[in-house]
Amino acid sequence: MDIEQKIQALRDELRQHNHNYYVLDNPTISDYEFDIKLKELEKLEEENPQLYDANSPTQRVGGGITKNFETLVHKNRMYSLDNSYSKEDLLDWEKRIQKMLGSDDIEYTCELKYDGASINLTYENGTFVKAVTRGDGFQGDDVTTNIRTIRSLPLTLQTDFVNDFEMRGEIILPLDGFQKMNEERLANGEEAYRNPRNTASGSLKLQDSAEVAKRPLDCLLYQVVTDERKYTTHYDSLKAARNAGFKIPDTIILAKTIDEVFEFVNTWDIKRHDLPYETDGVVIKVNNLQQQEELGYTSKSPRWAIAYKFKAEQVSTVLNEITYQVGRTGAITPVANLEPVQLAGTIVKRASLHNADQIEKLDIRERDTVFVEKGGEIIPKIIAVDLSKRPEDSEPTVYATHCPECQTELIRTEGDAKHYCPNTYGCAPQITGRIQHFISRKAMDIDGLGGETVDLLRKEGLIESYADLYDLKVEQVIPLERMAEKSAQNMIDGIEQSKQIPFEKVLFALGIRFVGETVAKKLAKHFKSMDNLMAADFETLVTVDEIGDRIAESIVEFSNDLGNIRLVNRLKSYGVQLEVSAESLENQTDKLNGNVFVVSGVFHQMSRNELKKAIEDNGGKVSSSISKKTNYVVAGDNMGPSKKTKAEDLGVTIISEQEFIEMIN
Ligand SMILES: NC(=O)c1ccc[n+]([C@@H]2O[C@H](COP(=O)([O-])OP(=O)(O)OC[C@H]3O[C@@H](n4cnc5c(N)ncnc54)[C@H](O)[C@@H]3O)[C@@H](O)[C@H]2O)c1
Ligand SMILES: [Zn+2]
Repeated sequence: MDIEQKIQALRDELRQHNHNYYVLDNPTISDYEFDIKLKELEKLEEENPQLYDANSPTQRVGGGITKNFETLVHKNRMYSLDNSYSKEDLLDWEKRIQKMLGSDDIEYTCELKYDGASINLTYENGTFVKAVTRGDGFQGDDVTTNIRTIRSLPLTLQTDFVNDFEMRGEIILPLDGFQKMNEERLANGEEAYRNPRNTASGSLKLQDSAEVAKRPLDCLLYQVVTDERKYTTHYDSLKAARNAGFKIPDTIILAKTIDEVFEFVNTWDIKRHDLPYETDGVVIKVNNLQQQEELGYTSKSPRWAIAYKFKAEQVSTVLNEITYQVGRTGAITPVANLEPVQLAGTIVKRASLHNADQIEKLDIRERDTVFVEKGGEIIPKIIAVDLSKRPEDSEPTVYATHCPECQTELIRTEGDAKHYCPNTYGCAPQITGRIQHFISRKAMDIDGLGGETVDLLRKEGLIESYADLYDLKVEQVIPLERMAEKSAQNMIDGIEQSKQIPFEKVLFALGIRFVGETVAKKLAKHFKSMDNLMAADFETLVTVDEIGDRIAESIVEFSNDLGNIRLVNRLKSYGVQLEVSAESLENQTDKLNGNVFVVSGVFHQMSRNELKKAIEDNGGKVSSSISKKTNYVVAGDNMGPSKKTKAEDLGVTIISEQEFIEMIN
């Protein structure tokens, strides 16, 4: 991978994590790991300024907007915060701002960093008007109705404050409320929520505000934004806001020196465990609003503030047993079953052990006392073993040799960290997992059929593969547990409708190892049909753009398997889309073949995504940063000035949206 590809790959990966975190409220890596990757990208971009991209995750607030709410544009942009993990970082920050202000007469405020979801509240004439999530910083979701259910939020102000202003704050879920919600869920046989932050953020996006009202959400405020010059310091404006009825934690202090800031950090690093809600750090701000204005903002965060993040929490507990989980591809994941322990506000019972190497590297054994860490992550990690507490008769862990579900001997191929159960068509979790993947939203998107029902159908012997779904009859389904005529009919209808799902999604749904959503799209576009794809040999496959050895090998293996050939033929006979439809072929041309496009700015006749799709449909390639390889920049309104200069410097042709449309028509 060259440096450009590396940067691109990191950007793509981080974008996906942002989406998981902010839009789906379902992160798949820990915050710590996320921050390390972000720092890595920052460093690479700094070393390679020619690859600058205003859309990089380093330059943008990570949040997103959902389709479920009206999108509203923020009157004043909402920023993120610069992060620091050490006192040196704070000293550097102090030096930087002293230099910029040309003064060392700076006073700071120290606040706790409340861990929830950011919100912007608009007040006009002292009355609450609307509440919008941070979104991408420019625009967010209008969640006013949901926010109105939070009782501590003043809807009208008692005392004289400012007339028109925005109040910024964090929607949080206090720990005891979170625990209660989880007790109820467990009692109802539902899965527990993972952590307060994601639950708070997810609650805001519920469609039914009566449901939101049942949740013990709270709102802690930390900034007044107004054009009225009534207060000269951040501290005074917050104090006045508190008098006006806003919930502003009284943990905030004024610090005259950075040493006083350190003291605050040290105190709260310990005392935070006594708070009724979660905090993940301290936010230090320049107190004087005039100085704040002088310092201004970077593309992502204010220069006048910085967050100091507390170190991840650690506890020690006993590892009772190592068990093994089987995924849909047959991959085995070892799991540590722990003596339940309280960690960062939740009770932890399990930790992931990743793979055999990890167990060996840390020499993790059953009955060991282990250190478990959780930095806002979902599944905590074992980071070390407390050897002083190892039982005398302890024996090194012998990794599983056979599948815990079907007792088949496990295999491990050279260079792969994971063990696999090769019993693809006879191992229950693999069969269920494959079908669950097949019906999932991004694949065949089958309404009326859920993961648990798939498991039930398999156990009842009604399905063994995804092709079997298409043979199901309403009469077979009705007798099942918790099924009624209506739900059975919905399910069969949903399966019928999935026959309209376009080929690229079907290809993804098949669950070929290493063929994710993007790869499936590429392959569908290139080969146009499943027959062509399955007829392609390794050499042909690797000539396709971005298809490497590993993917090619996996496809060849899939295509040569008799069972798969039968499955695909059955799907074809049911009418599932196994080729690109004539309609979408019609919109595809080679007009832009070999040309690389960069799209920048805001467009009028088509959305950015439509534009990108049009480029790809006509044989062009879309790249996110301008380089020597770029042929055209399609410029909309507000194209970034640095992009423009760069395009001009490199002699890249800049065209308008209209010119682009003419190009393809
Ligand atoms: N695990 C993942 O996949 C994943 C993905 C994306 C982001 N993240 C995590 O999210 C964080 C980045 O998110 P971010 O951009 O929202 O930044 P951030 O949460 O680190 O800091 C900015 C936010 O802090 C909040 N805040 C709380 N108390 C505050 C106070 N007293 N004053 C001012 N602001 C206060 C504000 O809402 C503000 O928007 C990182 O910790 C990152 O690790 C994780
Ligand atoms: Zn198995």
